[in-house]
Amino acid sequence: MANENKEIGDIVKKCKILLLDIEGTTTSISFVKDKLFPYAKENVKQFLDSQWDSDDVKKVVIALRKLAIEDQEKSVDGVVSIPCEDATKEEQIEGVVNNVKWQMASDRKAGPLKLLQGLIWRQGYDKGDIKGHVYDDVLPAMQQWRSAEGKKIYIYSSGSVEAQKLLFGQSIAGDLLSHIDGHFDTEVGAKQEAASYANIVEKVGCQSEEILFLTDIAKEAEAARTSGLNVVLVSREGNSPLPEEAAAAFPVIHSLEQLAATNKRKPDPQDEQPTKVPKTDVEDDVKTNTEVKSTGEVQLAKEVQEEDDKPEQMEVEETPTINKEVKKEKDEKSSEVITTVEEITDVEDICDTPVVDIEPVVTEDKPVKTDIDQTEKMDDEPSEPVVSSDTKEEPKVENGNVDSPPAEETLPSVITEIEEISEKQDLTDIGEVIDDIEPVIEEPPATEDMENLQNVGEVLEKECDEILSKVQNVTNLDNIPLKPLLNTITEESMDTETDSNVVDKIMDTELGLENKHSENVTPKNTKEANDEELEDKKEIESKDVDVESNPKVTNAAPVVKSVESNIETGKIALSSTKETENETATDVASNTEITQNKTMTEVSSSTKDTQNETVTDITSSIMETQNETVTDVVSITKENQNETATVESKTKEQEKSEVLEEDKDVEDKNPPATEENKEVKEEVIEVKVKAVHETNVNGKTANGDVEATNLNGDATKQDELSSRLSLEDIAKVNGTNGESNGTSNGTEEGKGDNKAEVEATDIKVKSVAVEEPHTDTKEQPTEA
Ligand SMILES: CSCCC(=O)C(=O)COP(=O)(O)O
Ligand SMILES: [Mg+2]
Repeated sequence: MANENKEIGDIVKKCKILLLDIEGTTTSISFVKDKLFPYAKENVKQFLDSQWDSDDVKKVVIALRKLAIEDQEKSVDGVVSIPCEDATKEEQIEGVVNNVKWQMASDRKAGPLKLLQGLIWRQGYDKGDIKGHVYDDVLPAMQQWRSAEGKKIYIYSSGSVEAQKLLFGQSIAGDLLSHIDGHFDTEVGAKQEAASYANIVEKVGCQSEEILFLTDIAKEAEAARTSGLNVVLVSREGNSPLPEEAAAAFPVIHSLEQLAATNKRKPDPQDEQPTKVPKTDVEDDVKTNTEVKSTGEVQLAKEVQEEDDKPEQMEVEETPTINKEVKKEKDEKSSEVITTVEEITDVEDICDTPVVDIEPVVTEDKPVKTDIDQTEKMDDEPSEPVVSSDTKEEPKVENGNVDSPPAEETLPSVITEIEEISEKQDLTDIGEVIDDIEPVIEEPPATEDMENLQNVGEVLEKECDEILSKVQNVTNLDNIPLKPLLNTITEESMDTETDSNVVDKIMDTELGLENKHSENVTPKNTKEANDEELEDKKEIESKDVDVESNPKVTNAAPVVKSVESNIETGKIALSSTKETENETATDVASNTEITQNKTMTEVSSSTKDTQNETVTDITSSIMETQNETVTDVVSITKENQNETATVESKTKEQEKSEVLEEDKDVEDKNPPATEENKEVKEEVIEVKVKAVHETNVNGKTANGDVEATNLNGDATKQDELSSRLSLEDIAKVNGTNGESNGTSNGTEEGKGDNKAEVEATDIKVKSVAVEEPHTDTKEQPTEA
């Protein structure tokens, strides 16, 4: 069997022309015997009666009469004569009908009989009473051979060319004439005569071995082989059994698919056209049956029709080779799909198959009909055109029982399903990942941080309290015996001055100088400033201040010494405070990663004690002005003390004389003090003027609001001075010198704090000194 198939394949491969028999090969024998022949017998008389005067009928009647005469001459058994032309029409028609029936009864293949049959069947086709039968494999084979393999297809049948064209032109598979290159009938000779095939070879214009003849009759096969043609016997269901000799001598097939499916090949350029286009009797018939078209027109019409009928997967013969390759590859894919589908034909298999494993199922909607069914259908449905299932219906792709687009369009759909499933799987994985992540993000870290912040705030608050207490000890005049000293001086002055207060005078002097210098904020050189200060000094001296009566004035130097000593103590305390502050800051920085501002804000908000903030700020300011502060405190303290002494020395001459006398007493008791007192007196005035000047300049420049605030309103001098000092403290909190100490949030609260004001008032000398510029002490020496 394998060798036979290989032999068939090799035969088909080398052949360029297919020569096809009809009855028993492309068409069932039953269709001919049970449909066509009976139709001819039943309609022959009616046809002759109606068409007696037609040329076709006249020619046929002449041919039949001639054949009958020959049969009589040959003494053929059972021969039926036909009356001559002199007989009546009815006599002649009766003779023709009886002769035809006699021939048909013996299944004669005589040409005149086949011509009349063809004329009669044409009526049946035209009326729709007949549909030509072809096996299902006919059209695909024709397509494959002709379009894919570039072969030519010819028909050689005992039936007339007209009958052939009727059958294929109006077949149950549609009009197949476009797939047929030509027709041969008994005009070229009897099918069982070798000469007939030689004629065909000549007519086709090719080599005999290039033709493959397919027939169901062994004698025809032998005749064709005799003429050198390749022959394959066709054994259809319903055919007469093949003789054993013939079956052994020739390859036998049961379907044309055996030739078409196993012999796909790329058309050879030499296959384009036969070397000679044969003009066959079929073409003559085509002219007759297609209303007189030239051979070229017929060929062109065939090509056009062929193009229209070509399935998409088929390539065109004239298509360039590269496109053919692509299409061929496409066809191979389709074949692969079909092959796969054939493996899954059981519905249960499909149902049991996972979705992702389901292959696209391609089925061809092929009608499965028996010859009897077809014959009956032709009888029952004579006029409805039958659409070829092979050409008009696309192969169906089925997924289970659902109709789907063709296989090539369905493949992506399957892939899409797989992708969707993959996406769902991905979502599941993502959900799992999320589940894994959620516990990680469930615990917000804010609570712990807030607790840490609170702890830090509490620690800072405690530390601030400690710093506060330390700073209070430092800045409190109760600890620095400056206030008692000043109070002592003031009280003693007030005791001696009934109409004037020494402190008020000092304030007046300071405010006066400040008012004056506030009008000129532009820094001046030292000489100019000194000149102006000297004028101020003169004005101060010109005032009628009765302080000389104060016996303590002459002892100002020892007092200053005492103040210096106490301030020195404060200096040490301040240094200690600075260290503490630095340590605190370090602790704060090390205990929390929160930014400094945030931390300080937390501390400030949690620490509602304004005093703490104020003192803290003051402490920071003290840190910034470390050396200058202490020095200036001493300087200004001395300054005020000495100014007091200076003012006191500028009393009435009478008092002055008394003072001089007292001075003498003092000199006698303590001569260096007198000398020192004189120097202090002069230097203190000078320094005081400078200090006040610089204070105003600095305050105006760095924080102009301070002076404006101080100079506005009707507050008493004491209040103004207190207010100024308080505001100066606040200014220090705000960073008078333009430096932020990080505690600005406590400024507003510090303004309204009486305790802070009282203390600021108490330390007014210190506060004033704090505002002293500390950038260049050389240019502004504080010699005191
Ligand atoms: C269309 S031809 C009808 C069948 C017919 O008349 C006939 O003789 C068939 O002979 P074949 O050579 O085709 O077997
Ligand atoms: Mg046959």
